[in-house]
Amino acid sequence: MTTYEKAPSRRPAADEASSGQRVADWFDGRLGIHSLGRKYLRKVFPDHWSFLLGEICLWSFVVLILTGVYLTLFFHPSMNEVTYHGSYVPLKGVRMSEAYASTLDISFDVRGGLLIRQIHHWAALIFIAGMLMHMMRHFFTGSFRKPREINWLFGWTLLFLGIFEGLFGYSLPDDLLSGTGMRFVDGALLSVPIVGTYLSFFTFGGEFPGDDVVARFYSLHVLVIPGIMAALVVAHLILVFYHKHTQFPGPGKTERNVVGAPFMPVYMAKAGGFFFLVFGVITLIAAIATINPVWSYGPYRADQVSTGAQPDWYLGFAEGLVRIMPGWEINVAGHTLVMGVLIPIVTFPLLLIFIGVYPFLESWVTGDKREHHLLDRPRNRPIRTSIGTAWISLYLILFAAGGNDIVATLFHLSINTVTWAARIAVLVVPVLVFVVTRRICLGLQRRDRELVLHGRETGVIKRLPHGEFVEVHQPLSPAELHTLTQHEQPRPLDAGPARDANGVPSPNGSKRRLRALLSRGLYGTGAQVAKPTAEEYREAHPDEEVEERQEARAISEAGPPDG
Ligand code: HEM
Ligand code: HEM
Repeated sequence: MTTYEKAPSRRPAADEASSGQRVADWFDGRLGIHSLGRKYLRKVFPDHWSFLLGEICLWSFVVLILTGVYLTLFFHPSMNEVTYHGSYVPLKGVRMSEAYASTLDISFDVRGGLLIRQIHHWAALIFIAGMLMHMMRHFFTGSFRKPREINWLFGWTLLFLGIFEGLFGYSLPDDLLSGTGMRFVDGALLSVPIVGTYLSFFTFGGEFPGDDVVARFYSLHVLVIPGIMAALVVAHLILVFYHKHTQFPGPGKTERNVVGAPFMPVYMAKAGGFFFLVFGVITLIAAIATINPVWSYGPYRADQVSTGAQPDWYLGFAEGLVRIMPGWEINVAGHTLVMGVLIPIVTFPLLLIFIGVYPFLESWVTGDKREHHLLDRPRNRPIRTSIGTAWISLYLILFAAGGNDIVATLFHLSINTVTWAARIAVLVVPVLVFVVTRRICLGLQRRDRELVLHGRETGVIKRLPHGEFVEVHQPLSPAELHTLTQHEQPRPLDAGPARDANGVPSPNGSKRRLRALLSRGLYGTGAQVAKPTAEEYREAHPDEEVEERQEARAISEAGPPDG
């Protein structure tokens, strides 16, 4: 027979423990929460305002789920035709789909329904704006470098799915805006060579618009996509924990430590408070600003010409691509290829894919395989920063082009003028933005160099004994000096010899040459301003050296200070 000896316990006996402790013990014995909590709840999180962008994404996602679940209680995802008898008088007696009628009911007859609909829609807009800003903040500071590439891809997939989740969402009410959006989807599918018609029939269950699409988009919208997104958010956050958070450079911060406050209680309290702030602000906006007034557009009729219906902002750039594209068509073996739509719908994902794969492109070009936990200051990586701003400018121009009719009406211009201006701007503005950003970054680097070498200008003018006027410069503190000079300045990669000692061409020669060329673009001459060396600093501060020596002598004579 096996006997077990009870290990002496420092905890109070079961009957002495409080009921809360007994519950905690019960769970700990089954889930090991105590040890998990001990390990992770004290994890240190650095403090910076930009880390809140990730939380805006997180909390607006939670708001979307909460409000979305409420909407499912009243929304009927059906395209069966019914006659409206609700309380919105102008549409009484109008035949419409059940989906549209139930959206009207949510808006006018369900208690709190309109507010929840508005919160859901505003949260969607803010969620995707938050993701875009969060992504660009990580882009500009290079936090996507090893070991966070996979987390970047998780995040990117969230953005990609979020855009489609929004599209499916505003397709559900089956009003004129929904129908116009779905017509767009149908046109995009039809333009795909060879299989386009099949894709359209498959999606809509027959000829557009059919009777099935709302129910299909509904399953995707409330089940499939949120399910995948929720799993990705969890994986994303687990990886943030696992990798530890990156931090901005500064005194005491290294690639090996994290300086900040512990997750519990400081960060947890902040994050909890921030949830209510995000929820509160979204609710306030939803309570005062109308969004998607489905009743004013009316139900969708496939034969109806669209009114000024616009897609939600995050799809504006896809719309813009289609609107500025000339209506080219070519005929191949008796089949018409609608290039006017095909090119934009290929460009749309490519624009997103470019930013998604950028970390891998950069790591290939730089050949940098090291881990990075300290963030870059955007000015110190001028080319990356310029690529980011050029990408944003392209996105914004396409967004404006997506509303070319509105811009034309607003400014009393011809729509052709606006379209042509957008066509030219799409090619010219990103290049200009790239060049200007690069110059600004280099200018800021030069300013940092000046600051380190000569200190801050004080505006105090001094007259020297021999009559010369000089401005007094205030030297930077050691902490500031560290922050401005801690960054690495990598050298461009070398392509290596084109042939080996025996005259045999080196393998992958053209690939290596391309890499060396891009690497020179990133880090070569003109791509960064050399940061001051220690010698330059000493040369610029001869007095400091004398002072330091005097101080050292004083210390050695007087002995080290106490403590
Ligand atoms: C990332 C997440 C989500 C986004 C971006 C999103 C976006 C949207 C948008 C823009 C609409 C149109 C709202 C309107 O009528 O003006 C919508 C409708 C709807 N959403 Fe979501 N949603 C998300 C998640 C969810 C979830 C998780 C659910 C349910 C569990 C849900 C349920 C619904 C329902 C039932 C409607 C139709 C009702 C209506 O339009 O009033 N959504 N969604
Ligand atoms: C539902 C959407 C998302 C949520 C809820 C979310 C949430 C978060 C949170 C809370 C953090 C830690 C705090 C911070 O650095 O801001 C974080 C970090 C991160 N996120 Fe996201 N994020 C989302 C989307 C994205 C997107 C679209 C990208 C980029 C394509 C991205 C890339 C990253 C990266 C690389 C980190 C790690 C940075 C580090 O450790 O410094 N995330 N995310």
